[in-house]
Amino acid sequence: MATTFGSPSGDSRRGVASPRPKGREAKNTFCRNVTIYGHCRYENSKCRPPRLPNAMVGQSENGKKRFNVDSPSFTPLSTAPNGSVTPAARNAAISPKAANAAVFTPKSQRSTVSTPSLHNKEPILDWHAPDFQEFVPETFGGPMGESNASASSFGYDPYTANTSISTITGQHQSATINPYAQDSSGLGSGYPFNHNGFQASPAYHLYWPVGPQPTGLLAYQRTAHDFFIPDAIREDLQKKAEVARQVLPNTTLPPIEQFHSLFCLDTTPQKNNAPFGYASWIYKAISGKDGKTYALRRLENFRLTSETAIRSAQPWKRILNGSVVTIHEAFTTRAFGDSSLILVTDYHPNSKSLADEHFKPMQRFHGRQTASSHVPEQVLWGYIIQIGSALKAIHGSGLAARLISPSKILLTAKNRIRLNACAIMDIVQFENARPLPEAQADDLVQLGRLILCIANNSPSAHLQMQKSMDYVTRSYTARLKECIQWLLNPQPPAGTPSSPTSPGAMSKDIDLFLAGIADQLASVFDSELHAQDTLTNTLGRELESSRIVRLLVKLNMINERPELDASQQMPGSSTTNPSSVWAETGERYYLKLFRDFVFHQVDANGHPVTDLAHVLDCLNKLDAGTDEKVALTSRDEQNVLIVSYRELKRGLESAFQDLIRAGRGAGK
Ligand SMILES: Nc1ncnc2c1ncn2[C@@H]1O[C@H](COP(=O)(O)OP(=O)(O)OP(=O)(O)O)[C@@H](O)[C@H]1O
Repeated sequence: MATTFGSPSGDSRRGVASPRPKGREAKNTFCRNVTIYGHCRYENSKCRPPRLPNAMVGQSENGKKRFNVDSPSFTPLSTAPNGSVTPAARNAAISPKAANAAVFTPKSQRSTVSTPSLHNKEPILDWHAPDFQEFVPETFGGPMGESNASASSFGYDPYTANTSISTITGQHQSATINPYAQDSSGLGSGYPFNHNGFQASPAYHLYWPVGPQPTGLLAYQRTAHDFFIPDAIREDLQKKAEVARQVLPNTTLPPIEQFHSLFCLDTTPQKNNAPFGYASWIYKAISGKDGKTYALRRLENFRLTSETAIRSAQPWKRILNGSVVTIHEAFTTRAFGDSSLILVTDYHPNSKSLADEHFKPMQRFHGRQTASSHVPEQVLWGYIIQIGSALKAIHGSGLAARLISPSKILLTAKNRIRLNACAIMDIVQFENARPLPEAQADDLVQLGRLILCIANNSPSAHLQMQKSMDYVTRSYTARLKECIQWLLNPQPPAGTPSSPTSPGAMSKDIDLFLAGIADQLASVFDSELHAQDTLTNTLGRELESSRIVRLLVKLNMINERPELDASQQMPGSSTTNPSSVWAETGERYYLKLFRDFVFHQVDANGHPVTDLAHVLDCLNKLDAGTDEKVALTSRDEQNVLIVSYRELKRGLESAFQDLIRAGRGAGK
C-alpha cells in the first residue's frame, strides 16, 4: 500500500512539496524522508532518516559543494489545488542531473510566490481581526463582598445604549440589568457593572465581516460566513443567552420559595401604583425545582383578602398561546419584609415593552438616533393579529385580558409580541371585577386604543381622538382606519349587523373581529411561514457547524493523550501493542500530524496562520473521507507522510472506538 520515497535504495526524490507555502507541510520543500501514508519502513519501527545518496544531496554531506551552476532546476510534482499530491505524480522519474539539485530551502528564504498555490482561488476569509481591542472575558471579581461596587462607579456601556440604574429601595438594590436595554429613563448612561463587577459581553466584532466581501465567487466557493447562521441572528441569540445568564453577585434579594438568584429586570426609576394599584417589580429567577429561568412579577404591599382571589390565576395556567406570556403560579410571600403577591411567568430574555419600543426616544445601537416615527402598516397588522389571537384564546376560556397597555405587552423578538399582565387584574380586582362580557368588550376597545397610540407614536393619542384619527387617515390605509374605529366604537345596542370593516352595531366579539380581518390574517400568516422557512434553512446551516464540532471533539479526545503516548496498555484496546500505534511510526501518528496541518499552520516566516477557510476545508474533507491526499510533515521536519482523508477518517474512527472501549473497560 505504501510507497516510500527517499528510501535507502536511492530512489528518493525531493519535491513532495506542498503547494501551500504555509503550514507545517510547507516547512519542508524538501524532506529527507518522504513517505506515502505513514509507514516509514525502517527497522524497529523507528523512523530513521536514511543516509541519503549523493544524488540527492549534491555532495552536501561533506559540506563543501551543495549545488553549482549545472544544477538542474527543480520541477515540482503536479499537485492538486489544495496542496495534495496527485497519484499521477508518484510515477514521475527523477532526472540523473538531480544529483546536483538544490537542497532544502531554509524557511526564512521561502517565498510564497515560488510555491504553486491555488490559495487565491479558494474562498479566503482569514480570521484576521483588525486592530480591535481583544475580548477578555472577565469574572465577577472575586468573592461577593469584594465586588460590592457602588452603583455610582458603574459607567460602562458596551453597546452605546445608555442604561439606567433604577432606584434602590429600602429593601434591596435594584439596577438596570439589561446591557442591551436602551436608555428609557433619561438618567443617562450608567451600565450597572464595570469590568470588575460584571462580565464583559462577547466581542461581536469577531464575527462580523470586516472589510469588503469577496465578490464574483464561483458556484462552489464559499466565504466563512456562509457556514454559519447570519450574524444578526447569532448576535441576537447570544445577547438573549447572555442576558438570561446574568446574576448579581452582591444581591440582597432573598430567595422566594424554590426561586433563587433573583435579578431585577425593572428599569423604571420611579415606582407608581399604576396600573395594578400596587408598585410592581419584575425579577428574573431560577427555579430550584426544574432549573429553568422564570420572570417573577411582585406586587409590593399586596394584601390578600380572600383565598379564592389568588385561585383566579388557576385558569390562566391553561392559556398556552404564542401571544400570551404563560402564567405558571401565583402566591404571596413575606420574604421581602412586606406582604407581596408573586406571579410566576415565562421569562423572555432581552425583551422590552411596546412602550419602550414606540414611545421612548432612545438611542439605537451604534449611536444611531431614535426609532423612526412612522410605524409600518404591516407591523400594526401584525400586532393586531397577534393580540387578536391571544384574545381568541383568552375569551374562549371564559377569561378577559383586562389590561392591554403598551407597557404590559412584551416585544420578545422582531415584531413578536405577547400580553404580559394577564391574571393580575383578576387577582387584585377580584372583589370588584367588571362582569366578564363587559371586560371582554373592553379588551377590544383597549386593542383599538393601543393601535391608535402606536400608529401616532404617542401614549396619549387616544385623548385627542380626532387629531389622532386624522393622522391615521393621512398615513395609513382606509382599511386600518376602519378596523381601529370598529375596535374603539362602544358596544352597540343589540340587533344591528356589523363587521370590523363596516362599522355597524352588532354585539362585538373576538370571533366577529377575526372574521372581519381574515384577509390580513392570511397575509400575516403567509409572511410568518416565509420567516419560518428562512429560519429552518438557517438551522440547517448550523447543523453543519455541529457536525464539525463533533469531529473536533473526537480529534481532541484522541490527540495527545499522555496515556496513549506512553507505553501503557489501554484497557479494552483491540490493539496488541498500544504504544506502537501512537508512536511516531505507528498507524495513528498521522492524526497528530493532521492536527498540526489543520490548526497549527505557519507562514513562510514561521508566523501562525489563522485561516478559517483552511480549517473548514480540511475538516469537511475529513468528515466526508475523500480520496484526496494530504502531505503531513513531522514536527522535526524530517518526514512527510502522504495520506488520504479516507485513511485519516478511518484512523480517527478506530482510535475513537478504542477510546470508548477503554472507557467502558475502566467503568467495570
Ligand atoms: N416575562 C418577562 N420576561 C423577560 N423580561 C420581562 C418580562 N416581563 C417584564 N420584563 C422586562 O421588565 C421590564 C419592565 O416590565 P414592567 O411590566 O414592569 O413594565 P414597566 O415598563 O416597568 O411598566 P410600569 O411602569 O407600568 O411598571 C420590561 O420592559 C421587560 O424588559
